[in-house]
Amino acid sequence: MSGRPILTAAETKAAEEAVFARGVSVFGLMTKAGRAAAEIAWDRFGPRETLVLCGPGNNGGDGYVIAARLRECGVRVRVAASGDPTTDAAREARRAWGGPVEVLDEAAPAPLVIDALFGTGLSRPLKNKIAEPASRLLAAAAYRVAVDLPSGIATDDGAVLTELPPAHLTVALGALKRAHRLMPAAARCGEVVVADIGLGDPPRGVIEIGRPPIAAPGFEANKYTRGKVVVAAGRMPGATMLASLAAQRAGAGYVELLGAEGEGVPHALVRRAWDDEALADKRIGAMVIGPGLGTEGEGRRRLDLALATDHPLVLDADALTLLARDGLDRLPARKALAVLTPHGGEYARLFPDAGGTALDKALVGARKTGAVILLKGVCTVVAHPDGRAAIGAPAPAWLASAGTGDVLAGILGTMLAQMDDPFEAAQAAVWLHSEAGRRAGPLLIADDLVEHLRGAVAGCLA
Ligand SMILES: NC(=O)C1=CN([C@@H]2O[C@H](COP(=O)(O)OP(=O)(O)OC[C@H]3O[C@@H](n4cnc5c(N)ncnc54)[C@H](OP(=O)(O)O)[C@@H]3O)[C@@H](O)[C@H]2O)[C@@H](O)CC1
Ligand SMILES: [K+]
Repeated sequence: MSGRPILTAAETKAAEEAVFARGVSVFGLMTKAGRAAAEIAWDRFGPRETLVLCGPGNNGGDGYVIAARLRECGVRVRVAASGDPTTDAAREARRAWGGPVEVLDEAAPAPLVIDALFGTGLSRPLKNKIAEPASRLLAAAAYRVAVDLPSGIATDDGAVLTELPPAHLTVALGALKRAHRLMPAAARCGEVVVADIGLGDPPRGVIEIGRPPIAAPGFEANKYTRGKVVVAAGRMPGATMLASLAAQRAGAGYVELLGAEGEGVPHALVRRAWDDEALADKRIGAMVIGPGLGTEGEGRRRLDLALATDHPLVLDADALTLLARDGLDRLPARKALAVLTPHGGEYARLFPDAGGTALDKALVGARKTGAVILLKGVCTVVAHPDGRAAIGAPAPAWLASAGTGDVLAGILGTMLAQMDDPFEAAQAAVWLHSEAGRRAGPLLIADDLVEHLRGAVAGCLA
């Protein structure tokens, strides 16, 4: 699985330096970036009257290139600048534009506004003399396109230093930056499209969660080779049922709901009364424990039994509450890695001292526990104790409803049972869950996700 890299400002600069070392000039790269951004904006919004807001640095330089390219395309385009360019490349871009440049706070609005005020070089909040006219012009636009990043946003931690009207489209130049995938900035970017400017092969320390390659079963497959997943039942049958159904529809060959009595639909789900011995089955590929488990007596005992096995574990919901209460020290000693799937509140109870971005938090949690952390959020983060991390694109907001976490836990159980690397398995689960949500659409409930998993998985078959 290889998602797109998500860079810091310093990593971006290093990647650009590597391009310059090959003989490309700053203005050459800026020209490529600006033209690519103009063409993406043109494709999306067509020949609308356009106002380009240009800042003093190379982001502003991109803006002049964009204006010139849109003019070539026959668009009625104006430029307004916060001041004179301060870099050689931006000065060259302004000369190449050659048209009038309005003063920012005197500029009239336009239906399409392109924000090329500040990109990765923003170092502090904007002063009012820039923020006020920028805000007025952006708010009056029907469509807002941000060049590289919406201005006012800190590249590396996704902080909003100055709040401006959010972009509808952000053209990320060369590669995604952290702010495109970290909240609160991610919610200000709108759709994010990466323009290829030939950045080469930037570092892949943090990647975006991409579509997982999933293989159809081979001729030799049997139900166990496709993964046996055990879901621990507890006090809330609905939650464990959702996790079990999701594990089935994600492709596990055998799903056992351990601790559930009786018969029911689907008949393919194996229900079995709780039996401690059942956990000794070597064919178990993964165990899901926590959804609907309960946080007292028997729930705690079942968690203790699960932690004492060598099975890959999904630890979710009530299991996380119990771990927060009883301590995390048993996790690093386990032979197989576990995956913990906290949402923000559960994370805070597990790691009350941790701060920073969701990425920082997931990495700290993974290091402290020796487990993979899947930190749920708008952009879910997956981190491995060895320092690898991946961030999901924003998931459909309709997923914010009861039971969707249980479905994720079930999908993850199957991915863990089928894949060798729990880091890859966690990413696959996040992607499939989000894709099922996208397919289910508005007003989804958790049960709908189960129905849409087949389509989501089918879309990943090689
Ligand atoms: N590097 C390359 O070759 C390529 C880069 N590309 C593009 O360049 C962008 C990065 O360019 P950049 O480094 O020039 O930074 P940028 O975002 O334009 O801002 C820096 C300027 O803003 C100023 N400034 C900062 N904060 C401020 C504030 N609050 N209020 C007022 N001023 C403030 C700061 O001044 P100073 O902090 O020194 O006072 C400086 O003058 C990148 O996002 C991409 O779009 C592409 O063209 C491809 C080639
Ligand atoms: K910008």
